[in-house]
Amino acid sequence: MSVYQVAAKILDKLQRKEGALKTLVYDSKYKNIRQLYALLCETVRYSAVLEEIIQSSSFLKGDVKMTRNLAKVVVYDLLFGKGVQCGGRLKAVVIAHRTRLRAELARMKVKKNVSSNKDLVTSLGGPSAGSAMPRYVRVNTLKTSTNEIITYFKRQDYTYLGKARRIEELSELGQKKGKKFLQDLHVPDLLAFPPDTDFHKDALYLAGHLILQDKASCLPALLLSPPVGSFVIDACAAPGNKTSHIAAILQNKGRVFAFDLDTKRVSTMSTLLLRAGVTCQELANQDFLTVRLDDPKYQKVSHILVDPSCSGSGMPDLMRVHTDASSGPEQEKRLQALSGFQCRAVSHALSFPSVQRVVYSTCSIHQQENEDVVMKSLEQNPDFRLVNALPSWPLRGLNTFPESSYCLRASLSDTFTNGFFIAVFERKSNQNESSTQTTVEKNCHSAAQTKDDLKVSQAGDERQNGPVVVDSGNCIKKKTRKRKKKRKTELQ
Ligand SMILES: C[S@@+](CC[C@H](N)C(=O)[O-])C[C@H]1O[C@@H](n2cnc3c(N)ncnc32)[C@H](O)[C@@H]1O
Repeated sequence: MSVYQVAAKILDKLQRKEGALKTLVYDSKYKNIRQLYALLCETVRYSAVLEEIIQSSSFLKGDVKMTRNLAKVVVYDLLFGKGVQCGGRLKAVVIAHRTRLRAELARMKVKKNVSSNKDLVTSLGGPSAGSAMPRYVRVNTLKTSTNEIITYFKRQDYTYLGKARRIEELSELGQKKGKKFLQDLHVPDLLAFPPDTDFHKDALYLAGHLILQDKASCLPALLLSPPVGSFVIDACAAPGNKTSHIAAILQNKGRVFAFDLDTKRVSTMSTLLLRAGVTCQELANQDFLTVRLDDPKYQKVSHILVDPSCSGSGMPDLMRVHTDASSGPEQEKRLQALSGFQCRAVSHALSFPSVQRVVYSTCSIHQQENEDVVMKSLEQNPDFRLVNALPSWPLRGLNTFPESSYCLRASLSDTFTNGFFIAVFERKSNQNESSTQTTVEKNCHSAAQTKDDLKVSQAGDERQNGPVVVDSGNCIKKKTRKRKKKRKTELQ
């Protein structure tokens, strides 16, 4: 099968919401997943432009027999990519229509008064340079330090712009020419690079020193903030990005019990955690809802992360492909089913005997999976209250119940991240609350005062030396086979 046929099938599945783009790419078993992934990302980015060109050129009318998604990927490569990369009938058909398709593209640019392809995407509501998401890189503090990594990139001719002071600086990275990067203002060990920066072949990424993780997805572990040495459950853990973040916060001391229902994903998680140098984990291919509350193993668990399966509607690939498919009774039924499971998972987490703090997160934009789940969980678990999660964060939960603003939301346009939602629950009778805060603050200070930090501040970058920020007790800075495994890890 050609790359176009495989890509078209993946777009079909994406529209039917059968999985996230990356997962579908891995599962395709296509020999060159990198090429396939790049083609799909770009086709999705140009989706609106391609739709309009295919429509106005009447490409799919007459004798051309192919699905709309096959047309999209092949027309993408003809007009914006490397040229059609296959032979046979598919190529012959596209070449026969080449002149008309190119003419439609030129006409569209005149109509929209733009000269570049990039501006054309923006004019049709695609991601603009201003709102493009930076490439976020989390420094794996189990293997290195942020300052070692800053030095590493400076040696590779990147210009270090210091620590961002305003959230908008992150999106402005895409507008600046050259190799530049910033330290994030909310997540201590997170760096932000221009959107198209590719680290998949970087030696430190391959060695597990760098984790390619969206900023919003770094917040749950940070807001959970388990003290070093504590016992933690990651309820729906695979592929394990948040598990490795939790292990880094624990400094590999204590225990992380990581559960996941999906066998393949547990095996990927095992590989990734090994690469990240995590040693405090105990993985289980098990339904979290069946984990016994009276099992002696979990009696000391004080912190739980619940990051369950969700609609994934906050992920840009899904947002751009699902223009029509995201409403109607089918969608509502699916959201209710997800929401039911999410409520059960949160309530189960809140029932562990020693649990003090539970963080609930989704990459969904739907109220049913977010605020509604939190409201029901609070009603069903009166011993818990919400913590005001990162009060300085600009985007809050929808105003649907009294403390909904204690939840946080994230989006591409407001926070320059994927769409995300987080709520932090805390036990009301938490006698240890102040000691938890102390531990968190202590962690922050020690993180801010490593030898490397001192070296960097002495180097004179004053933007590096912001104050220690403690938000409601949550420190937000200073605070099968080899080949298969390789394929899995390549796109993480
Ligand atoms: C959003 S993903 C988790 C991502 C992960 N936390 C990370 O950061 O890498 C949701 C995961 O929940 C798992 N899952 C779904 N139902 C589950 C259940 N009942 N028990 C445990 N895991 C479950 C899915 O297999 C999937 O891997």
